[in-house]
Amino acid sequence: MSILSLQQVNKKYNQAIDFAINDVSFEVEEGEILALVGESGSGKTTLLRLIAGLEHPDSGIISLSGQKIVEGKRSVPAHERQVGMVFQDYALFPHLTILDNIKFGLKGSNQEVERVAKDTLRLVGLKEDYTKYPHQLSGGQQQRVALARAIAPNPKILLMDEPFSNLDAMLKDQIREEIRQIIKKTGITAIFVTHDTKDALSTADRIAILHKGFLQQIDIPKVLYENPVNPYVANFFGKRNEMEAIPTEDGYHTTFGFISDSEAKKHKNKVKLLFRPEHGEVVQRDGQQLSGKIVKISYFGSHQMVKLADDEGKRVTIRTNPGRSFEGMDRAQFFLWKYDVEEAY
Ligand SMILES: Nc1ncnc2c1ncn2[C@@H]1O[C@H](COP(=O)(O)OP(=O)(O)OP(=O)(O)O)[C@@H](O)[C@H]1O
Repeated sequence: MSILSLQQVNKKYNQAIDFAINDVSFEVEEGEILALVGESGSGKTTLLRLIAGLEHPDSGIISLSGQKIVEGKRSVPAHERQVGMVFQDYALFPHLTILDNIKFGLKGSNQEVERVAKDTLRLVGLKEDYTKYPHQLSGGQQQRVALARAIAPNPKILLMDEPFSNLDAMLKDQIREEIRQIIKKTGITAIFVTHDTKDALSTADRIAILHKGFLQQIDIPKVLYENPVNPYVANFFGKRNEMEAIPTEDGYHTTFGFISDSEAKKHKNKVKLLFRPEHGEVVQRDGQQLSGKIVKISYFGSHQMVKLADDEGKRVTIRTNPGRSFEGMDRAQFFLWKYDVEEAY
């Protein structure tokens, strides 16, 4: 069941020429984690603030749990929306203990407030730290306090602005997974903003990608990565190789060799073959249809990137396993098991 719905939402800031949000519509299912991604200025934060009630749209409808919280000029004030918010800098009260930070926004008897605050801190794995102050905690622990403070009042939806951007790269993978597990354990619906595709691909159930305030695509990570609806989405999730190709009856002639493909005859003019480094495979047998001069091999521990050039010096990069040796080799053969064909070239 959908818990949040946006219908044709538009937002233009005073004095701005362009709309920050253009006709954006989507729904979020109950219990889902949605990532909002896009380059700087694409409208991610604005969208989050519109849902939170910190900004008002020029037009459109926003519904939360079946209630219209925004429609035309009417809107439910932010503090009545039952939305939990985690800010990029965590915004913890420095002079309050961890427990008091959580208790701050809770209503009820003292006993009840104490119980809910302690339960929530236990849920995020901070039960020994009740009496500490924020500055006595690591960045990852402070983030868990911020998360606990946002979820303790049992909001309908949790909104997080760049939750992983202040974390040490070494800890990021672990903390991302911890946060995901906490959110899943509570069953709360969450939306987080990030500019890091790795955050989105690894943490979200679905990803919405914005460009100049327009929603480009919203889908599960695998579909966005493997079947992007346009070049903008495709390139946002990592570099794609481009190979010029001339279609024939039974395949494509490229400057790296011939690729058999019965679909090629559908195209009349020159095309571009687009593929990610992991959609190719370097092989050491002779007789492969594609080959290139080895220009560079970069070792990354978990994999290697092999840069190959054609006779004109045009390059493609293929990902290969870390154990493969290229010693004494001048050229390498490869094949592509997946590529997109782009016309009008
Ligand atoms: N308070 C404001 N007043 C005027 N224009 C604004 C305001 N806030 C944002 N904008 C503009 O609206 C557009 C969208 O900004 P927004 O901050 O939502 O993007 P973003 O994707 O979150 O960017 P970033 O990743 O840099 O935070 C930008 O063109 C920005 O300059």
